Amino acid sequence: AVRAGSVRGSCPSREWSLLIREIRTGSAMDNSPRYMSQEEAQAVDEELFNEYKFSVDQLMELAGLSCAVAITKAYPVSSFTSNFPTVLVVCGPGNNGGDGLVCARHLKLFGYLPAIHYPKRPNKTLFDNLTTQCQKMDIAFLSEFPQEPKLIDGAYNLVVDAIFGFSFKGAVREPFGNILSLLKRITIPIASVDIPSGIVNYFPFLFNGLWNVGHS
Ligand SMILES: NC(=O)C1=CN([C@@H]2O[C@H](COP(=O)(O)OP(=O)(O)OC[C@H]3O[C@@H](n4cnc5c(N)ncnc54)[C@H](O)[C@@H]3O)[C@@H](O)[C@H]2O)[C@H](O)CC1
Repeated sequence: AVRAGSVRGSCPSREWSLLIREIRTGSAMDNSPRYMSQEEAQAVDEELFNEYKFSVDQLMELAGLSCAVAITKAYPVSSFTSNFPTVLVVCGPGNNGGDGLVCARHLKLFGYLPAIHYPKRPNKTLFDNLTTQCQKMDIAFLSEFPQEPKLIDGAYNLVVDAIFGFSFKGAVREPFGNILSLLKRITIPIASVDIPSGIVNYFPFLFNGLWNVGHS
């Protein structure tokens, strides 16, 4: 269930203990989706790292695999009208982008034909390794982002948006402003990793529509 009461202004630690209580009592365990605030997601992240001693690699692998599995359910290859199950995976500069790289790798294993656009790559071993793994699986990296929505609609069946997750803030900077503007105008579906890129926290899109802030 969505707790609209936690949108803004409430104490994060109180939000967090309410979330834990919901999980422990099972009240968050029905089949309906549950949306977290930015603070809740970051608190879960910190607890997984600090208390439960997960590494970022472990969590990223699980996140990317889960997204790929979700895509097989929501957008099975058999649902595509094209003969080639092409998917464009757009990866951002942080961990959300890393989830996208993992997702692309698993999509390839599940029979899709992913291509990746990864314009801002962090200088870190984790992301270098994830990139190498995709390259070794013959996943193409696009050096340029298609500059017409119809080019994306014509070449792909689905876009995976792994651009920004819960650390997005402020006005969107290039090259992502241009990319988000183009993605707003495509007609093929977009599957977003974690949250639709460009929203400031997890709640506005529930009420105001996707990408209501950050870019026009
Ligand atoms: N919680 C978990 O269990 C896990 C979550 N994962 C995923 O990681 C992201 C959060 O990762 P983080 O690196 O903290 O942030 P982002 O990916 O959202 O982006 C940070 C990146 O973006 C740049 N940036 C921020 N705002 C802007 C802007 N306005 N314009 C341009 N660029 C911007 C910033 O400089 C950074 O470079 C979470 O959502 C999950 O998807 C992990 O996989 C681990 C497990």
